[in-house]
Amino acid sequence: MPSPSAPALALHDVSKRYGRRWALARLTYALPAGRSLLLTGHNGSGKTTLLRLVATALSPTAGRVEVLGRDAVTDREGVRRDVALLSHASFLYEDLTALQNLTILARLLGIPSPEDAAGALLTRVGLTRRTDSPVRGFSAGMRKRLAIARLLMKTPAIALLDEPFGELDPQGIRDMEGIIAELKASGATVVLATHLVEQGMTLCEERLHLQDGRAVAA
Ligand SMILES: Nc1ncnc2c1ncn2[C@@H]1O[C@H](COP(=O)(O)OP(=O)(O)OP(=O)(O)O)[C@@H](O)[C@H]1O
Repeated sequence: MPSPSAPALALHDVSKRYGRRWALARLTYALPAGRSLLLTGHNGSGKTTLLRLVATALSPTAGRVEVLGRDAVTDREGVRRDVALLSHASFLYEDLTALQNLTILARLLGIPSPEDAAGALLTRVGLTRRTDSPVRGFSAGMRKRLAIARLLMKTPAIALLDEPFGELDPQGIRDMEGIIAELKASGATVVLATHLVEQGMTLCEERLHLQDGRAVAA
């Protein structure tokens, strides 16, 4: 069971190695419940690796990752119910329309009136005009908008956002800021990895800066 008093996220001496390269090295950190985290660092500093560990897409080489008090390795299914990852890979059905992609997800999640829920979310992310277009023809920014709609459909307790502003136009960036603020207002914890530090600082109360897989002062 998730523990109400547990930190949203706790990293206990976490390391991750790919082959001979250490992407994360002995990282210890706790994100208090109710706070959101800005994750910064240069290219290759380990941000995506950390988000994927929390999302249970990867397992640590050493150490322990806990999400709301649950171990991300031994209670993978439990953690997966609580987290959703917005990542570079968007997991979309290319031949289906935006509406069909979201409707399928709504059905899988057991959401009532799946097509209505999908339509409402497409409006929220500014994709109304492309509702019935196959995803195959979508631009990178449109894919990003559809990917955030997928995440919102899941209403996760913890939203892991890997470069959510990437590929978005200025209006898209403002829309994404609004969506992140709404996610937080609805009680979700946000972990935001971005190079847009200014935007991130206005949205998050905590900051973790990585350098070569280690936490350092920003
Ligand atoms: N699948 C993989 N196989 C081998 N090495 C990897 C793999 N994924 C990441 N790495 C390495 O791990 C280190 C951390 O990468 P990671 O993608 O976590 O960094 P990042 O901070 O998210 O970078 P960016 O800002 O460019 O997205 C890098 O040295 C990278 O080359």
